[in-house]
Amino acid sequence: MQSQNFMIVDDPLSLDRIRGVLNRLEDTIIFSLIERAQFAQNPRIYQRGAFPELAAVGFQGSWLEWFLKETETFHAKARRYTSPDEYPFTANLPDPILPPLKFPNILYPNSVNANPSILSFYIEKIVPRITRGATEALATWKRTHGLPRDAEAEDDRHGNYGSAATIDVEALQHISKRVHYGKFVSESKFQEDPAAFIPHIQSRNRVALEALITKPEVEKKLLQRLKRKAVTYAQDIVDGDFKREIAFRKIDVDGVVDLYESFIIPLTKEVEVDYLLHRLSGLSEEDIAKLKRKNVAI
Ligand SMILES: C=C(O[C@@H]1C=C(C(=O)O)C=C[C@H]1O)C(=O)O
Repeated sequence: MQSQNFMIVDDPLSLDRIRGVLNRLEDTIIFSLIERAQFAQNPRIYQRGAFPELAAVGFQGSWLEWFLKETETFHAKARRYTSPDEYPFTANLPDPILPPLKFPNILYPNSVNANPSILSFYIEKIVPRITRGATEALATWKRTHGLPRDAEAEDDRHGNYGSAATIDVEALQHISKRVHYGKFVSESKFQEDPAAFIPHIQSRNRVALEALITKPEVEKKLLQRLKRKAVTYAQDIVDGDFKREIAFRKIDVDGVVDLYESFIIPLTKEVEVDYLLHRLSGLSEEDIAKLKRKNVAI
């Protein structure tokens, strides 16, 4: 259950190593969105009170919130959330039945958790975009190939409440891990040049902190790479060659790029800034002065 990213490595705060993890998470996120796009939006699973069966067992949340609670309750008992790169969506989870693993103290103690924003954006923006794209692409492909619109088959994509919610939980966990990796990025940048950050942390200047952590060239390269990945992963390999039926893409490629550009990157930066704003809490003026001189890692 524990993330392999935290096995002892030579330099856990190497920005290149951290960016390598973010790169790999792009693949994981794209494939989970391709899986989700195989089903209809099924808005009912996100509406609280839409399933009387849940109320009958005393649960007041939505179908998806129930899946999150049940899944994360089990994972918490297996000590998933003792790992510094795992953040639950459900509050008041049980304690682990195993003793926590000993992780290196890489992050400064903090309670930054962006999952409520991740959940609402995923439900309101991501799922409608990627499922609508797949439905329209399928209908267009059938029309251009003179095939009858098989509403029955398309409706089969509806009503798969368990399958859709299972994939939603996985997609949300991957997006949450990616966004909260911003804490490691921030700690790495802070330790590289504490004096640059400290005055803006002390004056609570979010704008200045965001300008310090933002790397436009990294973002630009990421979005270009992401588009190439989404185009490639969205095609079928037929008889040893990529099927280039553009209309039959398994995922809305522009939707994936837009998801990163409009949400995942901005929220990662928000986590980076929120983490930095907590970075000096509890430190004495003397400790902060030592940090500025960069002769200690506190
Ligand atoms: C994650 C980093 O920090 C910022 C956020 C990025 C992102 O979310 O992809 C990319 C570059 C930076 O603007 C980084 O520097 O790698």
